[in-house]
Amino acid sequence: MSLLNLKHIKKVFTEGNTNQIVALRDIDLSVEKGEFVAIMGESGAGKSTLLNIIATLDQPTSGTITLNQTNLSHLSEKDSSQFRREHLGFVFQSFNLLDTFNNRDNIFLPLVLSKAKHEFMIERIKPLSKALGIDNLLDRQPSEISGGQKQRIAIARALITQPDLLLADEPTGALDSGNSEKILQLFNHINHSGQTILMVTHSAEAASYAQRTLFIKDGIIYNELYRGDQNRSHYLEQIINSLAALQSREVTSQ
Ligand SMILES: Nc1ncnc2c1ncn2[C@@H]1O[C@H](COP(=O)(O)OP(=O)(O)OP(=O)(O)O)[C@@H](O)[C@H]1O
Repeated sequence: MSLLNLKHIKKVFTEGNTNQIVALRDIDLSVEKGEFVAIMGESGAGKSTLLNIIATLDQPTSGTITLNQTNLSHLSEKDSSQFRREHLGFVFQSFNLLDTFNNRDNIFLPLVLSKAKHEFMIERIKPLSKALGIDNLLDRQPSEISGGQKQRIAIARALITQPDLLLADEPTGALDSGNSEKILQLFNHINHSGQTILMVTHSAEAASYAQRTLFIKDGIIYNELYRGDQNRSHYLEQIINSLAALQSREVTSQ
């Protein structure tokens, strides 16, 4: 049984009284436990809408979505926020750290919201801060560290609850290439220790770190590529070719 299952997911937004925008037409997607999956597609393709539905921040118009066999399609607001806290971790392009807290307290935040004991939080942060190389940053404020370091703190905050699924939305979008590479290597490392990751990205380079890349276009999964045994540069080449094919098809179909 897959960890995440989406069946015939459709999402229609209504603007004003009549104007309907079909953001997702018919998405079928399964993610196995331990997979690292990237989602690519042009602006407006439906990536954020899909991520929001998986994150239980939005509900599909029709179709079903299950995570660990819990049906997420119709959770109440209260149940979905508890579900998010207990089962999902989030990493964003803009880090979303609270400047009034130091980095340690930022990382503790999801556990504080779940009313965890302080000793439990200390036990959880120890191996995590070692693995992420952030031991020396914990007492500082987010405003006192670099972008790459902020993203490490945000990753620690996402992982401290040991989520079933890590959702990353353009995690390297605000970083230079050196820091992007470090964060993606970290994702690889986290994935190798068993963490399932779903990452939305515009960057072919970032997607080449994943085991599988899905290409969304006009609200459907248009293509998917598996890395298999290929080295990363071959896989990157394939991703770039797929993106080019996607764009040229658009030109020829206009
Ligand atoms: N709340 C909303 N109300 C109306 N239309 C929306 C809403 N959210 C998204 N859309 C529309 O749904 C479609 C898909 O948008 P979405 O944000 O999912 O695309 P995206 O692939 O994430 O784009 P980007 O890469 O630019 O972030 C677009 O046509 C967008 O205008």
